[in-house]
Amino acid sequence: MPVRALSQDELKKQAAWKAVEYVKSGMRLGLGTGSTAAFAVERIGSLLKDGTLKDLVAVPTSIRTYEQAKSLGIPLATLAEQPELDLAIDGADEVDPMLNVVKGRGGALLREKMVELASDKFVCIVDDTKLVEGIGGSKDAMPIEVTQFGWDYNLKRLQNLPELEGSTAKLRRDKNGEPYVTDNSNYIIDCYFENSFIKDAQKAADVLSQMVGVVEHGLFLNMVNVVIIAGSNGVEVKEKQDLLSQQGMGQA
Ligand SMILES: O=C[C@H](O)[C@H](O)[C@H](O)COP(=O)(O)O
Repeated sequence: MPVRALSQDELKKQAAWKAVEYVKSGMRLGLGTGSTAAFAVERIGSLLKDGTLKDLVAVPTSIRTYEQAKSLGIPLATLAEQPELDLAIDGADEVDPMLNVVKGRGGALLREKMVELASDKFVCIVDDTKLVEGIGGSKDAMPIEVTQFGWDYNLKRLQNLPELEGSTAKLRRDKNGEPYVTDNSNYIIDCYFENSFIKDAQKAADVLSQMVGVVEHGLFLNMVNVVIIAGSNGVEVKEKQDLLSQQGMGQA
């Protein structure tokens, strides 16, 4: 009998459920944002409800996730209340072979980066369409959150930045054509690498982090500990530590 191919949503759910196996009672969690992370939040909510998991507290990475988690009865806290988290689970837009990721196509990159940097372990969940040979490889957006003041000045600077050579910078707009506004009241400039990868992601990240008016960028480099990839051949778990050991580079 022919096997039905799983839909992208079913793959996202598989990755999310696998990640929730890392959640233990008593943990302090970071809850990601996006369609994949939503499956993990839903699963955590149902395991809390049936008593499999107990005593969790979670910091959400967006208003959307806050609302979803609240509706499921997941106890929530702010980063100030829970500055040290055990585990964060979140999706990604691109994953490169060294498990560096691009995030923020859902607009939540700033809060995601803050919460994930506060977590001992960051488990990233994707379907296999997110895998790229190099950052920028999907030809889709590498998001950069900028202040509303001077956004057009920064758009020009980003467009001409040597570290983003080969990309086109565009202001993100909502479905009404208005500038998209993040949960933090900022705008997003999306950089598209249409015919190339980013040359040196670390250098680009360093330069972007120093630009005044750039609030945060979607390059999450050396942050992920585990990537769970769901594809037509099943679910694969990749550990950053294993990749480093294979390269003789020791500790993450
Ligand atoms: O801002 C949004 C986040 O970075 C998401 O984690 C990312 O865009 C992946 O989202 P999705 O799981 O919907 O593809």
